[in-house]
Amino acid sequence: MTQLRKFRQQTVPPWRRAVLKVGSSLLAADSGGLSTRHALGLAQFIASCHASGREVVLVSSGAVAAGRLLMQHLPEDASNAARQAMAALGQTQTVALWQRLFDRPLAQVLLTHDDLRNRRRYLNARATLSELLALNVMPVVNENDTVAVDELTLGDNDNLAAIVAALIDADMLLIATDIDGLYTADPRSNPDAQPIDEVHELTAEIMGMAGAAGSRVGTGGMRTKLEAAEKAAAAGIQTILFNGRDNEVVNLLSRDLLHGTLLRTSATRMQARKYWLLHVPAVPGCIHVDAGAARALSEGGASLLPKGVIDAVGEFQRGDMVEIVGDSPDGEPYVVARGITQYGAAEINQLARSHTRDIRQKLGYSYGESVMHRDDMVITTDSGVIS
Ligand SMILES: Nc1ncnc2c1ncn2[C@@H]1O[C@H](COP(=O)(O)OP(=O)(O)O)[C@@H](O)[C@H]1O
Ligand SMILES: N[C@@H](CCC(=O)OP(=O)(O)O)C(=O)O
Repeated sequence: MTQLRKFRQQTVPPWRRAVLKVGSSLLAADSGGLSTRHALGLAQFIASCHASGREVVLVSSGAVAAGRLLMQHLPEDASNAARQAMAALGQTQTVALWQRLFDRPLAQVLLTHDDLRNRRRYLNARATLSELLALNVMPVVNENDTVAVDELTLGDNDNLAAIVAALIDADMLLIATDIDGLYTADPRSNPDAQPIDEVHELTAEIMGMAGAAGSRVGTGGMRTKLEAAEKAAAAGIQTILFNGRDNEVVNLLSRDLLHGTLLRTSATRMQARKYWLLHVPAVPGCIHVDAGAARALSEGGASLLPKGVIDAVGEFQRGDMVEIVGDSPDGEPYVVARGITQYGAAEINQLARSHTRDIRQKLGYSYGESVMHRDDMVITTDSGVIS
């Protein structure tokens, strides 16, 4: 490839929790097999973020590429099952490679897009990931390639990374790849391609600049990276595309200096989440609460605890969008708030009026101490949303 035009240096907007997506092109050479060559710098970057109090969840590809080396006899046009077998084989290598580069424990998390479309599993994955972060363990996420095959390709970790970023309430999506950032066209086939330092809106024109993967091991190319940035932006998360093969770029990123593409978002994470909570349709049924709970939610910024619940009406499930209803002083029901419930209607009726500490004993399990967490809720008033 001819010498490409450089990206200018810019300052990274502040962030506190990020997903770092590392593509196969950084972990494996075209011939397959894993190498720590580029992973080392990225691991040092994560360690320096961690040392400055910022959290990073890693979404790492590389399983198929690693497996391919171990099963060299497999042809390029191997069947899906053979590629899935390669991924299963290679996944252990990928996690082992990362573990060698960290002095704190890592946890392997395998997810599918289907898992994250299912409300209950979405909540379960979120609870597990936040528990891992609280335990100071770094999750290493990959698609569960054993079960996820979309048409003829294995999964797409760029989009998965964006969904994980929204799931864990991240405020930054960092995509490390084998090219300096977004260009006006794929520079591998267009020597005149110009670097794009900053994107304010992912217009059709920008989306049209993205081409397919440039290497044999990469899968989605720039297209899936821009799709991921679009998903992240809708959730109020900014995205950075940078070259994970360039040690200097990675070092500078540790100092919040970027040579790459910054894709901004106009909404904050909280605004995007509240907007979503306000507009997703609620299922029929509601959680009926007493006056004390209604006050604690609307005035005190509290989560809804079982103690303040009178009963659940309808047949909703954990993960459904439901309304919380109180009784006005003249006995008229009114909607206090709406949000994602941690427990289904039948469970809430078992827990109504109970103390939080009795949840496990009453149900035999616990999804957490609140029936609805504050972050999953919007308070409604006559004039609209207030928090
Ligand atoms: N407009 C573009 N700007 C930059 N790179 C592009 C563009 N269109 C396509 N690409 C290709 O996308 C590749 C990165 O994607 P991919 O190979 O899937 O990597 P990864 O394994 O990191 O996901 C680049 O090497 C480049 O050839
Ligand atoms: N889950 C697959 C990778 C899927 C993928 O999106 O790859 P890449 O385009 O290199 O990020 C694997 O680990 O090989």
